[in-house]
Amino acid sequence: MLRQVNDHNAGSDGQSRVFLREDLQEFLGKEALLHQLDDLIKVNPVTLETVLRCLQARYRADIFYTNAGCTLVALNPFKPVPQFYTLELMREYHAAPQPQKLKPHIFTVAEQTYRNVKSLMDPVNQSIVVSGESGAGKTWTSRCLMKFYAVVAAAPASWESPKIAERIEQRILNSNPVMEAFGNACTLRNNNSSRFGKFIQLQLNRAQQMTGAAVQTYLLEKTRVACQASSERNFHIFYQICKGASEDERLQWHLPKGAAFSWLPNPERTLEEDCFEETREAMLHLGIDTPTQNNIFKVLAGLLHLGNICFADSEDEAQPCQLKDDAKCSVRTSASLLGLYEDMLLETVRIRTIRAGRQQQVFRKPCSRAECDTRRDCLAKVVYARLFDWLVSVINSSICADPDSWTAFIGLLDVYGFESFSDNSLEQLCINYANEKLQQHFVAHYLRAQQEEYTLEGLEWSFVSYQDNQTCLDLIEGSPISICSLLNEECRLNRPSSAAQLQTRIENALASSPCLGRNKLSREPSFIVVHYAGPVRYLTAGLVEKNKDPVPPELTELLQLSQDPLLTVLFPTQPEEKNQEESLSQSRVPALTVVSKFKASLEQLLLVLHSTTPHYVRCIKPNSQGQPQTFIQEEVLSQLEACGLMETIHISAAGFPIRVSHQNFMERYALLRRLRSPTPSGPHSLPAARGHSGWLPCTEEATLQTVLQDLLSALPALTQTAAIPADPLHCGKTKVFMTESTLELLERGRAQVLEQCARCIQGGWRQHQHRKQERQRQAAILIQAAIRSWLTRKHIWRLHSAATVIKRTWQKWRVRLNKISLQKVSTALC
Ligand SMILES: Nc1ncnc2c1ncn2[C@@H]1O[C@H](COP(=O)(O)OP(=O)(O)OP(=O)(O)O)[C@@H](O)[C@H]1O
Repeated sequence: MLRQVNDHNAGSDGQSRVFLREDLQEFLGKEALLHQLDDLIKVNPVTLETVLRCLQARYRADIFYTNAGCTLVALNPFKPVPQFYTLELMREYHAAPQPQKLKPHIFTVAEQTYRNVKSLMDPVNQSIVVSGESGAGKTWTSRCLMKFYAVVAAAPASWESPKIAERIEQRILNSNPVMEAFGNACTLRNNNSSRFGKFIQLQLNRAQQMTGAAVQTYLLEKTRVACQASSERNFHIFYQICKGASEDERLQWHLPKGAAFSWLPNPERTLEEDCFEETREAMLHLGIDTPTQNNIFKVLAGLLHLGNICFADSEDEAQPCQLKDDAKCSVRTSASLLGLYEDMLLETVRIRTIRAGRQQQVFRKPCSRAECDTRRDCLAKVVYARLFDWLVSVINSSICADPDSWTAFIGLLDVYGFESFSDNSLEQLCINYANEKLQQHFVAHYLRAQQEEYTLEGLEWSFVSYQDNQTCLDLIEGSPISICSLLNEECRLNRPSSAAQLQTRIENALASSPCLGRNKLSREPSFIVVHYAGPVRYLTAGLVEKNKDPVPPELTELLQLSQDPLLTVLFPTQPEEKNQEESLSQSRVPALTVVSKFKASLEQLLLVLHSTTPHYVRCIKPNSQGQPQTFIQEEVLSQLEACGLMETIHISAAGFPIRVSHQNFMERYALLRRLRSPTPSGPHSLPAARGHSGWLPCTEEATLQTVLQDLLSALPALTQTAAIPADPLHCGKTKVFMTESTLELLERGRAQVLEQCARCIQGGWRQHQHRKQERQRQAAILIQAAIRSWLTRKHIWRLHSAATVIKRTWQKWRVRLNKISLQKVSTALC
C-alpha cells in the first residue's frame, strides 16, 4: 500500500492534533532553512501552515519562485528585480543540461515547455496557464515568457531576410503595449489591470523557431468606457492621448490642456502606463500607420466628448429630454470627431424607434433621462468594443504566420483571477465561471488523471480527497437547467421580470444543487454560488439586461452613416458584412447572449488546452497594498486555498509523477542491465568494458520483468548517497511508474553505461588505428629497404661501368703507348 498522504488531515481526535502540533513546532524551529527548500513538496509535514511559512521565508530572502510539484508558484515582489530577468539568465536556463536543477524560475517552465516541443513527443503543443488574483503578476509573467521565447526561439537572421527575422519577435512583443494601452486600466487592486482575458499562441516552425503568433481575447470589460468605480480609471489609452498629444493634435482632437471629462476620472494621477509615445511606436511596428493612429485617437476623443453630454429630466413625457446647458458644445464636438451629424446623434440618443405589427410599423418614443444616458453609454461601449476587436485583428494579421510555416505552438493563457466583491454581477459570474472551468481542467489533468491512472494500471493507492467542482459547474452551465440557461431563457422570453422574481426562479429551479445558497439577511435580491474558491453573492438586479447586452438597432444604423473612415470600417453598411450579432438582433431569432457567447469561447479554449500538455504558474499576491517586503499570511493563505495548491502538493509528493510506457522504458533503460552490483572495489566504481572483468554479459532475452529485476539489483551501484528510494518504481499494466529521484538514478546509470560503451568503442577504434598504423609502418620500412637496395645496386652498377670504361681506356692508352714506343724503337733502329 502506498503511503497515506492525507492522514495528517484525517485526524479528528485531540491526540493526533497534539502530535501534529508538536511535529510542526519542531519543524518550524528549523525555519532558518525553510527558504532553501525549492519545492513545497519538501516541507514536512505538508500543511497550509508549513507551506505558508516556507513561502514567507523565501519571500524574506528575496526568492520569489518556488516549485509546488508540477506547478510553479510566483510571488509578486512588488519591486523591480531586474537581475532576475536578464538576457544572460535566460541563456543560462536555455543552455543548462537540466534546467529543473537550477533555481525555480519562470524561465525553467519556459525552457521545459520549449524542450517538450523539441522532443516531438505527443502532444507536441504546449500551454502555460498563468492564473492568480488581480495584481498577482499574471501579465508580468506572460510578458516574461514572451521575452524568453523571443530570445531563445528567435530565427537566426538569414542572409536574405535579416529584418524579417528580427521583425516577427519584435512585433509579437510590440503587441503587449498596444493591447495593454487599450485593454488595461488602473483599478483599486492593480494600477495596470488587464480588463480582458487573453490566449497567445506562439507559433513555432519545424526548427522550433518562432515564426508568428495569434492572440485571442475574452470578455473585454467594455462598461469601463462609460462607467468607472470611484478611485478607478478608464482604459489607459484615454489618459495617454490627453497627456501625450502634441499642441497640434490637441487642436485637432479638441483636447485642450486641463479639460475635464466625466469619463476620465482621476486624471491627475500619473502612472508609468501613461506612455503615449511607446503605444504609438508599438502601433507603428505592428503596421498601424500614423494617419490610422490619428484616426483612432480622434474617435477616442469623440467618445470622451460624448461622455460629457448630460440630459435634464423632461417635464413632458412626449418631448425628448433637454440638454444641459454646457452639453451642447459637447454634442457638436463629439459629432464632428465621430463623423456624425449633430442632430442625428442627438435624435438617436434621445428617441427610441419601436417596430410593431405585421408591417413592422415604426413608432418613435422619446426616452427618459435614464434611458438617454444608457443609450449614450451604449454608443460608446459598442464603438470601443468594435475598435478593440479590430485592433486585435490588425495585430493578428501583423504577427500571425502562414499556417504552412508552423507546426507546433506554445499557448500562454493569461486570465482574470477569481473575483468576489461585496456586490457581484454578470461580469464576476463569467470570470468565476471561467476560473471554475480552468480549475476543473487543472484538477482533471493533475489530480484526477493521476489517481485514475493508478487505478487503471492496477497500482494500490490511497486516494487524496480533492475538491471536484463539477457540481458547481453543473449549477452554472449544466443542462437542461442552470443559472446560464435560466438567464438565457429570460432573455429569450423578453418578459418583464423584477430582480426578486429572477431570484425566486433561480432558487426554485436549482434548489437541489448543493452549491446554491442564499443570504437571508441580504436586502437586495441575490443568490450565492459556492465556488471552489469560496462563496460569492451575485445580485440579480440587472443580470438579464446585462446578459442581453442590447445594442438598439438605431445606434448601429447611426454609426453606419458615419463619415469617419475608421467607423466606416468598424460599422460596414453592406448586409453581407453585417456581423452575426447584428443580423440576429434584427431578425426574429433570439440574439446571442453574453453568457452563451462566453460559454462558446470558453469551450473552444478548453478544447485547445485539452490538446496540449499544460504547465501551470500560480501567481500569488503577498499583500493587497502592492508593498514590497510585506507578506500577509491570511491573504496568501486564501489564495493558496483558492487555487487548490495543497492537493497538488500532496499528490505530487506522495505519488509517482514519472510514468513511462513499457516499450519506451525498455528502449531507454534495458541497457542498464549491463551495470553490476557493488563490488569490493567500492560501490562507485564504474562497470568495466566488455571483455574486461566486471562486465555483465546479457545473453538472455530482455523482458520487462528481467530488466526490472536487474535494475533493482543494480540500483545500489548507482547511488552515490547510499540512500535508495524506499519505493523506487512500480510496474503498472502498461506503464512503469517512478519518482523523480528514481528517474534521476536511472538516468545517471544510463549515462554511465553509455559512457562505458563510448569508452569501449574508443578503445576498439584506437586498437584498430594502432594496427593500421603498424601495418603502414611495416610497409613503409619494406618499401624503404627495397628502394635503398635498388639505389645501392644502381650506384654500384654505375661505379662498375665507370671502372670498366676507365679500365678499357687505360688498356687502349697502354696499347697505344706500346705501339708508339715500338715505332720509336724501330725508327731509331732504322
Ligand atoms: N516578477 C515581478 N517583478 C517585479 N514586479 C512585478 C512582478 N510581477 C508583478 N509585478 C508588479 O505587480 C504589478 C501587477 O502585476 P500584473 O499586472 O502582472 O498583475 P495581473 O495578475 O496581470 O493583474 P490583473 O489580473 O489585474 O491584470 C505589475 O504592474 C508590477 O509592478
